[in-house]
Amino acid sequence: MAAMSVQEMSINGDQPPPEYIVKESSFGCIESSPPLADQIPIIDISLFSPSSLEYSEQAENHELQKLRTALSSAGCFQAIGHGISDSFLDKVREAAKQFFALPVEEKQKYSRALDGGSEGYGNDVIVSEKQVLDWSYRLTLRVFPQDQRRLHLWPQNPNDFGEMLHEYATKIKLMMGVVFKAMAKSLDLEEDSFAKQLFGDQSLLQARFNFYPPCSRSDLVLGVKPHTDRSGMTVLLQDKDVEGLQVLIDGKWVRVPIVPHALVLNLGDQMQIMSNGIYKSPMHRVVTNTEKMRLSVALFNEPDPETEIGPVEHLIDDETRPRLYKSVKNYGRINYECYQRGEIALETVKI
Ligand SMILES: O=C(O)CCC(=O)C(=O)O
Ligand SMILES: [Fe+2]
Repeated sequence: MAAMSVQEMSINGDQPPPEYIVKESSFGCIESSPPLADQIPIIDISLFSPSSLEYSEQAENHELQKLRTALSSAGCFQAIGHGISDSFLDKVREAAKQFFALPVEEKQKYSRALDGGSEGYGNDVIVSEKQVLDWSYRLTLRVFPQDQRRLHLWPQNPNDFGEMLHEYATKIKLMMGVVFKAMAKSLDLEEDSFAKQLFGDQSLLQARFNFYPPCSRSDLVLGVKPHTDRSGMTVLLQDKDVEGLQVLIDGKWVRVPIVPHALVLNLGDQMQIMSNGIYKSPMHRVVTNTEKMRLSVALFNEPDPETEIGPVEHLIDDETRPRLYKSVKNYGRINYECYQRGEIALETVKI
């Protein structure tokens, strides 16, 4: 008989099988309720656009300062003033919820296994026997460049899923453009210093819908194990009611609160490389809930695999801040290969 799915085990309230049980880790044990983060500020990104009503240079500088502090410590913040309406964000959550609620056979039509690539529906790719599995399901889809969409993996049900995803990703891309410029400004760089490599015409935008069924033993499993994102920048739409995301700050796990109207923005490894380590790609994980399911939608920006990225010249100083990272192409692949070998990708591109 085939192994039971997370969903079936979740419904039965079974004890999680051994392959899901998190052993002791160098990042500490699972506490469902560590303190709420007070290092993750709320930043009004409308203040980075001179066309906005509340814009003033003083307000912008104040917000840039907050941005710099947040990204050089926590590596993430809660973005408000992004201009995306609550009703639209609810629509995104609702479409994701409807998809994950479909019968298994229906979801299997979009299965990653059918396609052989990294896109589609499924749970962990099993690469080793020692691997601990995540208590979750995902649907991964590339949205940009538009001509790289694998439309046969895009859900037909709910029938406006594709339209929703296109619209949502278009809005998030605009937001990312604003933040890339602001990040450069916050470090006294030319506006396009990061965007040139990370956000060019051929840059990628990948969507990942995460679904975490409840687990009767949320003290033993993780929805997503500790990781850093391989992206340049990630924008995360959290569940409206159920917390779960935790970030490692100064060696301690803290809970990322649900802030109404906000999108969580965190940096990925490729921004840590380009900023020569000044800005951080935070280690994060997701815990499960004993009673409630949780949903999230992450959009990842990445350069196209042919674009070389490396620390921005102005952020290197032989005396005070020597170059920390090599220049690399296709960090996505490096990251995947390291994951298979159980290595930390960022460590392998250090000088
Ligand atoms: O579900 C979340 O809150 C975070 C998910 C995540 O870290 C990821 O998809 O990379
Ligand atoms: Fe992540």
